Amino acid sequence: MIVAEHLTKRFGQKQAVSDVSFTVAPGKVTGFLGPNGAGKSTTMRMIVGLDRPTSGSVSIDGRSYSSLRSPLTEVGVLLDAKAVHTGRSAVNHLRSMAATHGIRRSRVDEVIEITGLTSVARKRAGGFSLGMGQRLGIAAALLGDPHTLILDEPVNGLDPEGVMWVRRFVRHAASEGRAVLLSSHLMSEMALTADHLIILGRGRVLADAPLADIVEQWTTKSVRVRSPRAREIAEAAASDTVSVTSRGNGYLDINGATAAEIGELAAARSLPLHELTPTTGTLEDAYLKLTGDQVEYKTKEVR
Ligand SMILES: Nc1ncnc2c1ncn2[C@@H]1O[C@H](COP(=O)(O)OP(=O)(O)OP(=O)(O)O)[C@@H](O)[C@H]1O
Repeated sequence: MIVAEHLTKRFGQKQAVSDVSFTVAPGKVTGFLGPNGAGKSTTMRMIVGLDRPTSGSVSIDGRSYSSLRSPLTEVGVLLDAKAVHTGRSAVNHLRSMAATHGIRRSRVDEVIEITGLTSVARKRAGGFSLGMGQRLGIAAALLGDPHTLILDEPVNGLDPEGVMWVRRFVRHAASEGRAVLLSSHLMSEMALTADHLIILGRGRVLADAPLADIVEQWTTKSVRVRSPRAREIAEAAASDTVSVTSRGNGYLDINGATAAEIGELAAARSLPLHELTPTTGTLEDAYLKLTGDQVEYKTKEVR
């Protein structure tokens, strides 16, 4: 479990992280989101003692990272997949890490197999593609079979098979009771992977809630209706609080009424329904709404 309390980090005049508090609970995948420059990496670096907080504190299972006797066996970290000794083979890189912690050599072979690196294990890590480097970084994080995992953009550069593997792997790790903190800019992937989300914007916590609650709260629900008598349904449903948008071909999107209400309204008028589907927005919709005015590096709209 990771507990951050009032974490603050300034770099000169730049306030990178401001009074950030959160808990990363065991048994869950906690997604860490935010626009570029929001402070995610700085927060992760403070968790593992690579940056010292200007004020506030953070602990892993009740202790600061620097006081952990055997960090690899307590917390697995993937922060920068390129941070390997480029002249060493993957297996030697992992063996040298294992040796510092008295981790048995057979565990190195295990993590190489788990991460699918067997065929390149004896190749120089410096020649690895981004995706292979990510797999090696994940292998290193797993080496000590830690109870907490911190993975910064682990799917960056992975092919679809690798992305799916990371998803299954982190879900499995959480199901075994591990605490997993995962950052990614891929919203669709995060929606499939995370249970809980912490969203940062300009160094502050914008949201800290279950994923489903965030999507529910920050997107509009609507009901997709299809009927050969769509116009009559639209006229019957529209009111001060219910808006109806016609999509053509008998399709309507109705906001402000439930599927049950629309179904009953249609039944009462003997209007046939060929489709009645409640829809919610996506995590991407919710995220863009939540972070809309927190984006530091605004892009120009493409026309
Ligand atoms: N060593 C540093 N010196 C000065 N400013 C820094 C330093 N590290 C980070 N910053 C600044 O702090 C802010 C937060 O950066 P951070 O890398 O933590 O954001 P992030 O959320 O991880 O962004 P990204 O999604 O782009 O990786 C940014 O404005 C960044 O420029």
